[in-house]
Amino acid sequence: MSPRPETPAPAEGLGIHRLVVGYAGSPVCAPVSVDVAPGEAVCLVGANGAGKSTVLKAVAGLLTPLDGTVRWRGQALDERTSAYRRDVATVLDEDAWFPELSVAEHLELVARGHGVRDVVDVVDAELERQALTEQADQLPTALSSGQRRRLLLAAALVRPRALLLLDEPEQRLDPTGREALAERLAAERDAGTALLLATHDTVLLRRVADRAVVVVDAGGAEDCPVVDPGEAARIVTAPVAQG
Ligand SMILES: Nc1ncnc2c1ncn2[C@@H]1O[C@H](COP(=O)(O)OP(=O)(O)OP(=O)(O)O)[C@@H](O)[C@H]1O
Repeated sequence: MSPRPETPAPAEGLGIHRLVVGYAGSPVCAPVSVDVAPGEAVCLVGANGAGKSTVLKAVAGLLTPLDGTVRWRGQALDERTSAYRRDVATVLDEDAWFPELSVAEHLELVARGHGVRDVVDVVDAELERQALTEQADQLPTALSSGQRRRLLLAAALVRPRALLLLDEPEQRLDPTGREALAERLAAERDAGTALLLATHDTVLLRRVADRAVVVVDAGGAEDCPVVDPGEAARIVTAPVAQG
């Protein structure tokens, strides 16, 4: 099959074209092609180990792709690193804290570093939205795993952003926390942010996603399929075939 012609990436959003990701030169999944415009949310779904986090790392600029292109506002990843860092906020699988800084101080540091005005008000409002007000003066190491997860999300949301990359943001959240997360991300999308998130959560798929990429094996030349949110929800709830 001949390769698809490269379609122009949307000038205003994220354009992923035949992105191949992997380690030591070996792809972990089929190529990914999808666009995410401002005000759109695209989910990455697929089995454990399918390659969702690896795709997100490459889109975040933390891993060099094996092939394909990632464009943001029309520019390829390596051409616009500092502008991209300014625009993109991530919640990936990382959990690193300054041992002496409280929850609120972490958020203030992030907000100040990104030139936010009214830092204290912005941080207070975000702490309240994340139900972390009572933990404001605690050290992150004293938080529960779900609270730490909400702190990571808060750190992405107290700074300006045009693109949010999230790796299973529902992890370690209880049902109330997941509902609140879905509402928050839907509002974020409606405010014009482009969202790309890996998830196993049907609530996020149904409430937030415009489309989903099903991350599948690198077996064939075909791109990973792009499906509607209902189909993606069926895929994540389908029983895993036993070999
Ligand atoms: N740093 C690494 N070096 C080599 N292989 C890796 C590395 N990180 C992940 N892998 C492998 O790449 C494949 C894809 O992993 P990845 O974490 O992207 O999957 P995932 O779809 O996010 O899974 P999950 O749903 O469990 O989070 C797996 O086989 C994994 O073992």
